[in-house]
Amino acid sequence: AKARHFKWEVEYMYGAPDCLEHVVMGINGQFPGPTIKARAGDTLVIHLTNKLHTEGVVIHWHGIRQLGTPWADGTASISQCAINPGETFVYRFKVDKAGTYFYHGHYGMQRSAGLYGLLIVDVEEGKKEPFQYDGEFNLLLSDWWHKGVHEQEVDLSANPMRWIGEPQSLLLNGRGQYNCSLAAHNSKGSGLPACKFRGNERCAPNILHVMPNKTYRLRVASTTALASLNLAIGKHKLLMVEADGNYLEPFWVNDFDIYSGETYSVLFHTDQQPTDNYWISVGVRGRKPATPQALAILHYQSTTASKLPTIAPPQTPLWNDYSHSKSFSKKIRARLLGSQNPPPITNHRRIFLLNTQNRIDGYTKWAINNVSLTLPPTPYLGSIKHGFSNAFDQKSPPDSFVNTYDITRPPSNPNSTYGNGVYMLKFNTTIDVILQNANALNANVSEIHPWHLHGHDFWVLGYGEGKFTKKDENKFNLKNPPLRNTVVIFPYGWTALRFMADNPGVWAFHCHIEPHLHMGMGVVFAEGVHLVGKIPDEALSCGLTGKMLRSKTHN
Ligand SMILES: O=C1O[C@H]([C@@H](O)CO)C(O)=C1O
Repeated sequence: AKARHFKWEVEYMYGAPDCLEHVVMGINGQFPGPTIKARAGDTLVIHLTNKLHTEGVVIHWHGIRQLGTPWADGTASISQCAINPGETFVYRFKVDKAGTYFYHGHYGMQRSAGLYGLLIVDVEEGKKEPFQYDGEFNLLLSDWWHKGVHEQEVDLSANPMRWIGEPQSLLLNGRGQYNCSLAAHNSKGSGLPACKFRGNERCAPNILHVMPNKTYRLRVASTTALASLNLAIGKHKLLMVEADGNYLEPFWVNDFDIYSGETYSVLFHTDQQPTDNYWISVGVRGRKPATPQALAILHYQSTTASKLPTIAPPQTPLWNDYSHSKSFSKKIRARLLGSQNPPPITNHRRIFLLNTQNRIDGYTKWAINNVSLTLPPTPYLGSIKHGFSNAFDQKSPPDSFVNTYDITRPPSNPNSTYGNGVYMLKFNTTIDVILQNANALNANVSEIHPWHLHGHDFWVLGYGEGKFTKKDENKFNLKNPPLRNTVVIFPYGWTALRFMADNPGVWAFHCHIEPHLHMGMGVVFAEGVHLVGKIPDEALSCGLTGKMLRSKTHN
């Protein structure tokens, strides 16, 4: 194991993610940010300098549990103070588990602005993956709007709320094509003219160069702001082997859904006609699409890369074909080897979280058990550790909602309240969460929400339709449920998960859809904060903890 050092500068710069020039957030002049490659057990040391001039910044290492380093989780107002313009914060943490991860901004809507990149952790030197492959590729999926994020943020916060709408483009490794179609020659009806690329453009398509009759690993991560996606490779079947840094009981699919915050590894064999090339296509699921598919080329090296595939790109399943999505989700099982164990068979506490769209004084919000999250000026980690009881609501948010609540209809009383209370979890206890979906403000609308937990992996015990009832427990998978850090709730359904509150710190748990989090769709968990070691002063430099640091009595 070794320490890997990085010096990063975050700045706004010009890019052309989908061929149209636009301001993007870059790291060291790159968009997306640099791909970090490490080995399990390594320590990453990232010196992050904020070159934004007028706003703070933080970076969250998505999927890394931050065992013993909760101040390095990179969540503004939760684990640290935002880094001020011109200042540098050092993220130092261990990547303890091999897998496919990514990193992204976690302040305001900076992820939507393009602050993201991949974090790939290989197995330790000398160790082997439980599957074999001859080469590997990475695809980082994102969605892109032509309206800047600051305007998007003001739109969402306005009264009445102005919804951001569907993305203009989908990006693969930061590249998409707006106003032209790569596959114009073989897909009828898109109506867009054919793209003309020489290959050196900033938005030129991704080409994956493969040899015939080999096995490749494709790592896929989704950092979309909104879109749920589906990926397929023309003519090639995909073997699902890893999700969110945990091994899966392998299973074959023709295509798979991936929600924001999730990662997967798939294997595929290059066993098709080697004189052709093939499309990799990514399209929108779960919301009525208004965005063309993103395409990349799988190039067999026995032919030329500039030869466009003769077979049309795989069609994304219909956006509202939820049975396709559910059948995929329910096939996901843990591969029980190494560190992956089945869950404890009982829980100490069960928290029900009702997801509703609400209103507060005319503003449109999302609320959890009728509380819409607003973050406090003093980050929780420091305020809890140092006992500032006036830093946030001391009353715990509710563990459940009224059992007469009708999830099939818009809320009968849509009025909600703001809150910033914390679920205090008893250290080393087993926590169940039942995420309960419901109808939004408009009749007959219930949307997908991918929930992401910081600081932990959780077991996904099951999914169901309608309102969760006690007897649904009988259907829980306690044998080999997958370990994940992100899981979806389907429209009008519930999802059950279980985790051990065994990582001292304060951890966000929230919908990974950027505008939904912005509108309050999240909660905060804390456990064992008294066991947290010395928090670096740089993480405490704002709010009440900042005042504490400036006072002489501090030691
Ligand atoms: O939060 C959201 O707001 C809109 C819609 O519900 C109101 O315009 C939408 O689709 C969301 O996901």
